[in-house]
Amino acid sequence: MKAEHYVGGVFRSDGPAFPLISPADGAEIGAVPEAPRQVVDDAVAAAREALRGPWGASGAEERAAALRRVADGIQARFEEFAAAEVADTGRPRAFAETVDVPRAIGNFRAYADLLYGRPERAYTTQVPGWSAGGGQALNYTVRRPLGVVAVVSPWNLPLLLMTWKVAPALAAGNAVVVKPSEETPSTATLLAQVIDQAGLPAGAFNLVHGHGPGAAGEFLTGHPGVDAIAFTGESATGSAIMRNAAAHVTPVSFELGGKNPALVFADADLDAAVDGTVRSSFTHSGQICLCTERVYVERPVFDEFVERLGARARELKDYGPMISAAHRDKVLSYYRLAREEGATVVAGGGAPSFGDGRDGGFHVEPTVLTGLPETARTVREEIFGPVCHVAPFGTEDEALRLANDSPYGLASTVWTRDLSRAHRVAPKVETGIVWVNCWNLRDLRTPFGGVKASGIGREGGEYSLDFFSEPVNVCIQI
Ligand SMILES: NC(=O)c1ccc[n+]([C@@H]2O[C@H](COP(=O)([O-])OP(=O)(O)OC[C@H]3O[C@@H](n4cnc5c(N)ncnc54)[C@H](O)[C@@H]3O)[C@@H](O)[C@H]2O)c1
Ligand SMILES: N/C(=C\C=C\C=O)C(=O)O
Repeated sequence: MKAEHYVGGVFRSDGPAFPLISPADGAEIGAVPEAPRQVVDDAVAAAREALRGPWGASGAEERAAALRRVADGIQARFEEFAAAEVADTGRPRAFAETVDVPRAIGNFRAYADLLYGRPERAYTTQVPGWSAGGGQALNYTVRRPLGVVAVVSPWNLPLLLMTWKVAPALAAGNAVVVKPSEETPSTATLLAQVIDQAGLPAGAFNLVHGHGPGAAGEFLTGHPGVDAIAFTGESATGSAIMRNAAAHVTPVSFELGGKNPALVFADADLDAAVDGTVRSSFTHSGQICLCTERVYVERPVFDEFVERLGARARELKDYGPMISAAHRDKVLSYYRLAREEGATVVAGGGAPSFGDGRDGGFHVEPTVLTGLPETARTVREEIFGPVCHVAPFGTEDEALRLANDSPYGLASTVWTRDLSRAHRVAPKVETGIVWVNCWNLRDLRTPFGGVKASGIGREGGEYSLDFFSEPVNVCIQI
């Protein structure tokens, strides 16, 4: 797969190439151009030019039709997108076919639908003027696109998360410059091809490849011509981007890291809670920001839960690799740290030996830990791998205190059959999303995002359109 930049409607490969490595077996599978600053400057300029041309003059209906053409284009090349995502990430094919590509199509369709019939203006009724001058006025509010939006996306759900920002940004009438992760450039390049084929005006969508610090990511997020930044990635990177963008007071929408808790009450359907926690801890080998890394179980069912979760972790066979050797080494360092901090390893705790080509890849074992204090680094720091720590609790209040004692606050799960408890506990969990007796069940119109170090702002439905546009009040003296 040859990754290319896409700037002002032109595919180009400026910049030194760096190798693209397969996480599945460590083989070199492609080359990626490292965009020099000039390419980023050209992309921002092309986006600005698009806003001065037909894209900036487009209406909601026209943009909705354009988004639908993009969705149709991805659908038409479904297998290519799935294969490219599998190649870049090593994930099981089924995940790409049931999550990544369908959600990318869904992201574009969701925002096209949201635009349909959406009032271009919101009106207030005639009110007596409250200003000192008094008088009658008609007020109405219009929404204006922010302008040039920088989208910087991560490697864990490359296509899903990039399109989760691109679709609403374009829907709101912005022009975008995307910088995908250096680890996963392929589906971004395919998306540029689809958008090119869909006939969006040159410069509406631009793509630059490269690294972050001191490279394309930093050039883009510190660019004076960028009007807003939509970023998904590590909390530390969010801080760096915020510092970089501060000089221009650039508004940001941040989807950052997490250390997501699960609360399993004794009255829960334990089969469902075990199944749900296997999914929430080990899907995509724990490389989803919503994954559970802390599990708190009410004491009467703690031993049974730990035993059953450990057994299920040991049974997992066709799990995918970490995205890179560096990330594999990071996760294994936390497995060593857990032992040093006194953990009991119920399952996993190392790297598997398959006896085949996968041994050249970056796999780690699905791991279940217990016995650590809440102060342990293993319990406080995001690992972003197939690992969770399980601890007991006595009362509901203790469960909430444990769940909320974290610098993060992205997502959580609560397992209980008690309806009153579900409605009492869920709003008190300090995360942006609380799933009750389920995990990662998504309605794209709901507010998605984290609190504390897990993010700034919400995306999803109107929340995204609100971030990607400015409300303007027009007040007409009557
Ligand atoms: N909250 C969410 O919705 C969500 C979703 C997915 C991943 N994540 C988080 O993302 C992390 C994993 O993804 P990752 O390793 O790609 O994150 P990362 O922060 O290392 O990189 C994300 C993107 O930012 C770029 N980047 C890195 N440093 C930069 C800088 N200084 N300036 C500008 N750009 C820079 C990278 O090139 C990449 O494109 C985990 O912490 C995970 O929790 C959060
Ligand atoms: N933003 C979303 C998922 C994020 C997953 C994090 O890895 C989504 O489902 O819309």
